[in-house]
Amino acid sequence: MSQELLSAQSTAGDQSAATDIPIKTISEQSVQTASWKDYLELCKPKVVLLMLITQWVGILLAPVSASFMLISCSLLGVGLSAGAAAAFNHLADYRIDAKMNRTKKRPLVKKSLAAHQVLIFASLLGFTGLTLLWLTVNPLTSILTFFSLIGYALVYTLYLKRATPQNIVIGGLAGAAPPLLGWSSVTNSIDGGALLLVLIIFTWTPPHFWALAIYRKDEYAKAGIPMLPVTHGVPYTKLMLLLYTLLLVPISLLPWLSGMSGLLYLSGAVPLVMHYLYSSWKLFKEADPLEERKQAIKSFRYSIIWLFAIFILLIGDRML
Ligand code: HEM
Ligand SMILES: CC(C)=CCC/C(C)=C/CC/C(C)=C/COP(=O)(O)OP(=O)(O)O
Repeated sequence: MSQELLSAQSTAGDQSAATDIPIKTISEQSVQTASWKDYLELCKPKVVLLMLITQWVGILLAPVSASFMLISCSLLGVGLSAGAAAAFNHLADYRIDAKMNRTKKRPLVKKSLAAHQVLIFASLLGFTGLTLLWLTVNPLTSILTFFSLIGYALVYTLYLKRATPQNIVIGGLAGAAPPLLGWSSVTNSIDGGALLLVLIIFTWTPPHFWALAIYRKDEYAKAGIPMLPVTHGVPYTKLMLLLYTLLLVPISLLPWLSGMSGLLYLSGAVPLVMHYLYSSWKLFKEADPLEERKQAIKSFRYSIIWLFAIFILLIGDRML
């Protein structure tokens, strides 16, 4: 039986001491009792919840009104499929996850679940979600959701993440898809309004993720993942992050410019995006390494608040 010994060193910001984690091949693992919390963790629930909010906006802003039943089936179908994609990501990445402090307590790494359990769970979830969409929503939405699932679980996780520092720019399309999936659930078509909402999330993804990648640069380097700060350095990453945030200024105003949303949206979106720009500028200008890490994690946290607030504004604007 071959055993691979990986050294999980603590990084600058972590309290934990360096530990040696013996990693057995996944078939050799003795699995401890699994709880429902482990299965829930596989689905990346907080990420999927925010995606469902963006999907709901797609449903609300589509030019046709939808029944409660259709909305429920659409949200459930996409939610199950996104959860399945996240569980496949846990399965494909468990070796990488074992090397990083942020992810080393995940169910497959701490052996509370075995690979075959995750595979069965993810397959069941994905099959149920896609079938539900096909039968109760429409085949177009089911097919688009299938591509998003494959885009994240296979194209991003198995290929892009390990191959190029542009991984999250291209892979970001899968995560940006939910507003389109919501819109197509109602209209059975792919329209400009839906693509505009997708564009907001697509442009937001690089500053969202690169802020975290700057904060966790050493861990990504140790795990051998070619994230932008690892391959091109922190100053270049900060510049790219700033440029994408700058791009987000006109793009986040498009819902108002195109007449899709009104003054309520505009009055909230302007200060939100200007603050985001200020946060990225502050990170760009920061030269002290310790302060830079602090500003990077602040910027990452703000990115999540930003996207949530922008989509809540879109909902509020439509409902008033
Ligand atoms: C390729 C695209 C994306 C990448 C690479 C990415 C990366 C990440 C990573 C690595 C984390 C974990 C941070 C941690 O554990 O401390 C995270 C957290 C988060 N992401 Fe993203 N993300 C992407 C797209 C999205 C999208 C599209 C959404 C929502 C619409 C989203 C929402 C969130 C939320 C809510 C969290 C916080 C989760 C928590 O606190 O448990 N992300 N993201
Ligand atoms: C059907 C559909 C809408 C699919 C979308 C699926 C989905 C859950 C996308 C999330 C994007 C995300 C959190 C990427 C981070 O992966 P990572 O492997 O870089 O992060 P990690 O290290 O935290 O696992």
